[in-house]
Amino acid sequence: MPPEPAVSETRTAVRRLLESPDAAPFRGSPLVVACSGGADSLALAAAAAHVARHLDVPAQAIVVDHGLQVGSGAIAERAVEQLAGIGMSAQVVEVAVDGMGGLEAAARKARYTALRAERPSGALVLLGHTLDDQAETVLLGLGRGSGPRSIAGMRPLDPPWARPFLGVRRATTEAACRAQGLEPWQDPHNSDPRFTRVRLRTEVLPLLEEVLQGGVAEALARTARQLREDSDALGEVAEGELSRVRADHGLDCAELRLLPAAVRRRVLREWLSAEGVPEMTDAHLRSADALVADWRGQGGPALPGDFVLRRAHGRLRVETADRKPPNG
Ligand SMILES: Nc1ncnc2c1ncn2[C@@H]1O[C@H](COP(=O)(O)OP(=O)(O)OP(=O)(O)O)[C@@H](O)[C@H]1O
Repeated sequence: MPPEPAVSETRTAVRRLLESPDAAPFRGSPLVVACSGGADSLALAAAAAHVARHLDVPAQAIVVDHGLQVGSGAIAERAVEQLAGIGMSAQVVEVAVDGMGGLEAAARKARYTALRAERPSGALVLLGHTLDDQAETVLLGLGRGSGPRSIAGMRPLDPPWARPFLGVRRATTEAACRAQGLEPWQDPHNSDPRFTRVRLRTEVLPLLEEVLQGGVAEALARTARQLREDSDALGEVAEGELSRVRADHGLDCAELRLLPAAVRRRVLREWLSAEGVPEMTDAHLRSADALVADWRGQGGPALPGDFVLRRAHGRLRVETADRKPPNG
C-alpha cells in the first residue's frame, strides 16, 4: 500500500534536500535529527529514518533536555520512546541554561551548542522548522523593521544545520504523525498568548489569510526565498568590494562612502564578522554604517563580544574595549 500523502510529502522533502546539489558534500554523511518530541521533529525523524535506510546512511536522534520545566526529563524520555517505535536510536542531552538575555534565547543557544557538539563528526543535523515557522519569521521581521537578512528567514541548508521542512506545512507534519501512529508532545508554550509568535500564529496570520483570501504563508516563504537569492548575490559583490576598500588593518571610509548603501552595509557585516565580532544585529550594523555615511565626529558603537568600532584618520578599525586590535 502506498504511504499516506502527508507521509510521502515528508519523505520527499527530506530526500530532496539530501539529494540537492548544495548537499553534495554531505553525501553518505550520518544524519542526526534534533527532536523535541513535537509533531514537526517527530515527523522529521520518521521521514529521515525512512530516507536514511534507503540511502544506507546512519541516522540517530538527539533530544535536548533544557531542564526548564517540571517533568522535562519525562518529556524527553517520552520522545525517546516514540523514536524507538520508528526504529531510531536517540540520546538525551541535558543542558544548563543560563537565563541572561531572555530564557528562550538562552535555551536556543544552549540547544544549538549541544547539538553541534554531540553530533557524530561530519553529520548533518536536521531541524523540523516548517513553512509556517518561516512565514512567522518573515512577518515578525517585517513588523519590526528588520534588515533583509532577517526577513530572508532560515536557510534549508546551513551546515551543519539542515531544514528539510521549510516547504512543508505544519498541518502536514501533524497528519504524518497521525498516519504513522506517532503521538507528539504538545508544548504548552505553543498555545500561550504571552508569546508574540503564538499571537502571530493564532491571530495575525489567520486574519491576513482571510483578508488576502489565502496563500499568505506560502507567499511569505516565497518572499524569504527571493530575498535569500538577492542576499547571496549581494554577498558576492560585497566580497569583491571588501578587498578593494581594505586599508591599513581597517577600512578606507572615503572609498566605502562611495558604495551603494546596501553594498556598504554588507561589506561592513562581512568585515566585522571576519574580525571576530559575533552576532551583529541590524541595529549594530546601522550604527556602524553611520560612522561612514553620517560622520559627525561621533564615537563608534559598542559591538557584541566587547568590541568597539572606531573611526580615526579616515579609517574604520575594530578594537577590543581596552583599545587593542582583535587577536592582538
Ligand atoms: N528540546 C529539543 N531537543 C532537540 N531538538 C529540538 C528541541 N527543541 C527544538 N528542537 C529542534 O528545533 C526545531 C525548531 O524548534 P522550535 O521552533 O521550538 O525552536 P525555536 O527556538 O523556535 O527555533 P529556533 O531553534 O530556530 O529558534 C525543532 O523542530 C527541532 O528540530
